[in-house]
Amino acid sequence: MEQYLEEQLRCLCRSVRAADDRAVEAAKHHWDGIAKPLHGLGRFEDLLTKVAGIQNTEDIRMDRKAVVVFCADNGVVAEGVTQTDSSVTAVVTENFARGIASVNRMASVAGADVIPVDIGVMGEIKEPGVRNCRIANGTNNMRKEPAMSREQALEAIHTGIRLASELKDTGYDLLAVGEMGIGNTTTSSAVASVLLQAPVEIVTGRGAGLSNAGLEKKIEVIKEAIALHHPDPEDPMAVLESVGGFDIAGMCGLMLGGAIYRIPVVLDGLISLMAALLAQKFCPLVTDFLLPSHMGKEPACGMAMEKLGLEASIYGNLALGEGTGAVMLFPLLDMAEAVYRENSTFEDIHVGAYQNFEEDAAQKTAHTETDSFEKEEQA
Ligand SMILES: O=C(O)c1ccc[n+]([C@@H]2O[C@H](COP(=O)([O-])O)[C@@H](O)[C@H]2O)c1
Ligand SMILES: Cc1cc2nc[nH]c2cc1C
Repeated sequence: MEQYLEEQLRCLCRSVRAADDRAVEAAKHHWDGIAKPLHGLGRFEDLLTKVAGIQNTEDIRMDRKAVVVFCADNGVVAEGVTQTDSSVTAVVTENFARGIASVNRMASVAGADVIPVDIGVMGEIKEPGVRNCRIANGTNNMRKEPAMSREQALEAIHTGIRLASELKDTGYDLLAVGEMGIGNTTTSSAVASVLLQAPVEIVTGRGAGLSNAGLEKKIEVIKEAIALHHPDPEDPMAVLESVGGFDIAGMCGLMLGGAIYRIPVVLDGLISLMAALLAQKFCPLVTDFLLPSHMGKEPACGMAMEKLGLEASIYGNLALGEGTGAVMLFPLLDMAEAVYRENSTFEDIHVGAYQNFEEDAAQKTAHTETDSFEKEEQA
């Protein structure tokens, strides 16, 4: 079974095709014809152009949106790395289905659906609105043993891939990823330390809230887990199995599914960035299908964003999870789309189009950087 799932994953990853260059060029051309300063909407123009490349058309569609919230528990919570205990995961998971969690409030403003998925919660879930895709009742304690088996990791990834396929077929144009899981900033910081090859102290933050002593304990536990398993940073399966979580694996799958079935996936905070780094190891083209939203408060977010070659548009010091930061991007995308679709063009208002001097600007920036580097060298 394990070998079959692994081979199937490899096959699916190989089927991914790059963004459509023709649609990208057509979208850029369309932006440049709109009556406004060239590239005046900055990164928001780039995001919509990226959507064109994913959807293979400059006639982009972002009407139906959903945030898929992967909920799971983490065995490492037994080590005292969090302020609340694991029972909170089940409570908040049920609240997603009841429509009363933070992400529900925000999604309702943005006109998006919330799809809660139990991919490995420990407690009982009674709400029928939660999708039951549970792999196990939480992971093992990574400080003592691998967080999950290889087969479980593969099952969780395939769950995410299948969800992307199903949601694309249902008619969604845009997906966001979210998560809920007490302890998942501990697993994510461990993944960050391994994949970014950075010291645990540098990549570890306070998660949902920790004292100085709590943070020290969290750092120690992560160090011990990494020392126990020594996962190869080039082997995403090994990293997931040893120090990952079912939520991270499911999110990684949804991102891979976005690339396979060509549906854009909006990233959220730390946990989603770790899933994206893993997805990039499985399939380097995946980043063409990911839309960054915000730069989270956790210290590893900036490093991960850089490694992914992505740039955030929202700098809000967010650390809520649930997909809230991703959902925050939705109305901004809608505003950019209104300009893209409905604004008058230079031709409509009988004004000559602006010439594009971006190459000049890029050259100038490069020169200035070289000049200041030379000055520094001389000093
Ligand atoms: O998305 C983030 O960057 C983020 C940063 C800090 C906390 N969280 C949320 O808080 C929970 C994890 O925090 P902790 O301290 O239990 O590891 C989890 O449910 C996440 O959704 C999320
Ligand atoms: C109440 C609560 C809601 C959350 N949402 C994401 N992480 C969370 C952690 C807590 C404790």
